Amino acid sequence: MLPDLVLASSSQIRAQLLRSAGLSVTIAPARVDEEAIRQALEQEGAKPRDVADQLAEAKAMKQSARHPGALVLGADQVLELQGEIFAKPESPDQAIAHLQSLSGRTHRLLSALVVVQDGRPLWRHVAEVRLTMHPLSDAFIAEYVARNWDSIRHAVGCYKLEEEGVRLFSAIEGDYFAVLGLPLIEVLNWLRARGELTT
Ligand SMILES: Nc1nc2c(ncn2[C@H]2C[C@H](O)[C@@H](COP(=O)(O)OP(=O)(O)OP(=O)(O)O)O2)c(=O)[nH]1
Repeated sequence: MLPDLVLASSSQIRAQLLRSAGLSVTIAPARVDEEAIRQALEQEGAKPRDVADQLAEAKAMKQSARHPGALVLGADQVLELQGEIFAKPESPDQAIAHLQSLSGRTHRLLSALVVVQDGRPLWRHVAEVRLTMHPLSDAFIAEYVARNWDSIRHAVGCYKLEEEGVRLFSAIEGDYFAVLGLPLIEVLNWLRARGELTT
């Protein structure tokens, strides 16, 4: 019997990855004030990976209270460039500015997962991926954003690796699934180790 997972996320790709792996997933987005949590953590000097981990835990905790007994998966992805954390773009112009900053440089994506059951964190993982972007012309960036805005607006890095975004990169060091937003192999390994999954 596959476990009933509660995914405390509004991310379509996270639900898709888990369901494509054959898991039954209940979607329960956790509305936490990410900006307030992020700012408080950054003021305490938290590293980007701790910000991602704490946000993932906050989302899982919130939905765990509403789903007694369930395994609740919280996730968060943080983009870091030279110490600066980028949030998701709120407009095409902001996406253009983000990509101009990322162009020709290596940034990190930190994808955090936390599993909580009855208010108790059971497992956590933060995957780190280093992505090196080609130098992009302003003209290309403008055309790319115009073509892809409806899709990339939901992606923290203003790209989707499984779509045209893959063209932006000269090198990616780390796990493909972690770029999409969910370190899938690691969470499947954990579920298997718990006897929740058989192979
Ligand atoms: N399909 C796709 N999505 C991506 C890619 N890179 C990043 N993302 C998405 C995954 C997440 O949905 C989003 C990262 O933002 P967050 O971690 O804040 O999650 P989101 O706000 O989507 O949902 P949540 O806060 O969990 O309710 O960016 C990619 O290459 N492909």
